[in-house]
Amino acid sequence: MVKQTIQIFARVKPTVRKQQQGIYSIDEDEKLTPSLEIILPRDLADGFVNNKRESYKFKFQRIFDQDAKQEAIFENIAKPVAESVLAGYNGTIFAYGQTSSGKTFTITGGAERYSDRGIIPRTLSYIFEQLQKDSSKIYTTHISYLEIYNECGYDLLDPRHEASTLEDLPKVTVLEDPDQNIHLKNLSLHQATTEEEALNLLFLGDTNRMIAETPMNQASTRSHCIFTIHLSSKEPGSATVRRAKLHLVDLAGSERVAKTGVGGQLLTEAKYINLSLHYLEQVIVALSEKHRSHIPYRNSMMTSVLRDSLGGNCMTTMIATLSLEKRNIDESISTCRFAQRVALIRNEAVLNEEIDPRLMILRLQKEIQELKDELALVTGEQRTEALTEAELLQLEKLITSFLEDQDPESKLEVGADMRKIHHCFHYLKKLLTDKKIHGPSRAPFSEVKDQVNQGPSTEEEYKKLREILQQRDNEINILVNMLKKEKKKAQDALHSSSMDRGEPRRSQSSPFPPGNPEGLRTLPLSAPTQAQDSSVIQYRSSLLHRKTGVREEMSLGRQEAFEIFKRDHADSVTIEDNKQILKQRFSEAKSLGESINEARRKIGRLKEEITQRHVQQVALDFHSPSWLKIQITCSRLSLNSLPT
Ligand SMILES: Nc1ncnc2c1ncn2[C@@H]1O[C@H](COP(=O)(O)OP(=O)(O)OP(=O)(O)O)[C@@H](O)[C@H]1O
Repeated sequence: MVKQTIQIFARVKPTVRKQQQGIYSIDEDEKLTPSLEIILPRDLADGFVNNKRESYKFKFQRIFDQDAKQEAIFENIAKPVAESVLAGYNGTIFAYGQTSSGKTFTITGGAERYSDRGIIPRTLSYIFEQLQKDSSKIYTTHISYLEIYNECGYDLLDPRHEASTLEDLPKVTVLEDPDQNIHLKNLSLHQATTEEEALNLLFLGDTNRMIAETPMNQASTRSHCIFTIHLSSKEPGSATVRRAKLHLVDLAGSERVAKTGVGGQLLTEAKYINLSLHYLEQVIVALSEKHRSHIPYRNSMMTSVLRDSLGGNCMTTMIATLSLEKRNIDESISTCRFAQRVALIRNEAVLNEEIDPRLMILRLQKEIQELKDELALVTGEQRTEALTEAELLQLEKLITSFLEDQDPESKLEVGADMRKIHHCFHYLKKLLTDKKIHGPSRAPFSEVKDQVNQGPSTEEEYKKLREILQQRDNEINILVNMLKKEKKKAQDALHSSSMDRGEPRRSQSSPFPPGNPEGLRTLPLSAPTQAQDSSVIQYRSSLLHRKTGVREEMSLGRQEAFEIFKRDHADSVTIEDNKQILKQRFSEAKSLGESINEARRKIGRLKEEITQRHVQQVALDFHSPSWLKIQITCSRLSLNSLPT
């Protein structure tokens, strides 16, 4: 919410005669709140002793003197309001001043030069430029144009009517709902998607306004005109819509009836105009007074329409247009006084957000469906109709994206529909079966399924290994027990025989050789040596240790058992035979190697001999005939080709 008093600005219309300039001065020194001083020229008709005040000072947010350009007016007054409208707040800019003080020139602009464009076309230009720049929201713009003449509203944008008089235009009436919101019946809203379309609407409205002028009605002078830009914005996918309105108001001339000096129809008009401006003043006085509970908005159509702009949800700005000529001094002072009162009014602008009804309906429909599904689940009610193709496809997409999601916390949300839940399970099962048949590369989420498959297979492997280990341990224990019995028997036999001889004796038949109290030699071992056996045992032990991850040391009892195991193994005879064959082959290979070495040595000796002969031959070369050289060369070549 933005709390702000109505901002007031003054604009002085260029005067025709230069000498008129001396009747006012602008004090820009007071930077924050510049002041306009209106000096009353001394009237000799009042006599030399004159108690009348000679000057009046009024403070404004800013004062634009005669040379102020339209662009400066837009930049300083209208642009900030347009920005707040783009942000979602309501805005109003109204021009107040006597006839011909420059209200229409300021709000709509002059027709002669492009640079004379007023606040309305410049604001439209600015708004559409901003909308184009901002792609984060979806904007919709509508335009309405209302004229209030003699307390009657007319729709200036109705395309069905070719207006020749104001009465030809559709009449707009004010309706108020129980929440005191104002609705304008018969006021058409026209969508404008571009600046050009909006400007065309402005042109249509202004043309209707001119055509509808009665000979008595000097158009803008006696009517109030409200050009409104309705802007709604929404973020894509969001149900929240922001709506804001910008009223650009060109009020009727504020001169007093007494001064107009008119009668007949013009007097009636003047009374209406004065009445509506009088009511506007009443509203403003009421609003500027603290603790006033009743604000007389309903007294006139104009105050009803601008209800929100005055003391309500709106950022409001007033431009006091002044024609500071001597004959207009009183009117100018009156305009400035009015502005000072307006400056006291505090508005509270809020963001106008509402939920898009269409999206709201869709959201509620979805919620109803979800609740129905939940209810069916809780009451056990079965839904029998099959899921549609589209539903199945959507479910499968959901499952795939769920499986591919790296986030372990992600959830598969399918609602409370049992049919969907069942389908999810079936689909997952199918994916897992496919993976088992075709391997991991076939599935799009192989990683996930790998994890699923890896766990149990490792577990199984461990279990099997443990079982084998347990089995082996049992076998070993049995064998060790058997061995112990054998040992005991042998010891007993030894003991009894030594007892017979009367001396201790180590016999060839003794099952236990020295250095081996466990009596391993007594076993008919088929392995070549004990050293080789123990290395095999160590290797196997380390293999087992590596496979199972269980720390295990091979005890002596286990070594014994291992020897027995080797001996009794079905393949032990074959292994032994193979060993013999290998031994035989080894000795053959050894003797072959020796004969090869002998041949090499012979070749070496022959080579040495040849080299010696070669040297001798070189010495004879000087005296030998050429046929001998050829012969020697031939013999060299044949020698070189001998194997080394
Ligand atoms: N700042 C300005 N610079 C140049 N010309 C101006 C300026 N203000 C007003 N005028 C001219 O003065 C004349 C009267 O101005 P305008 O019609 O805007 O007054 P008004 O206050 O709207 O009068 P009415 O109450 O009759 O509607 C027009 O011809 C307009 O072009």
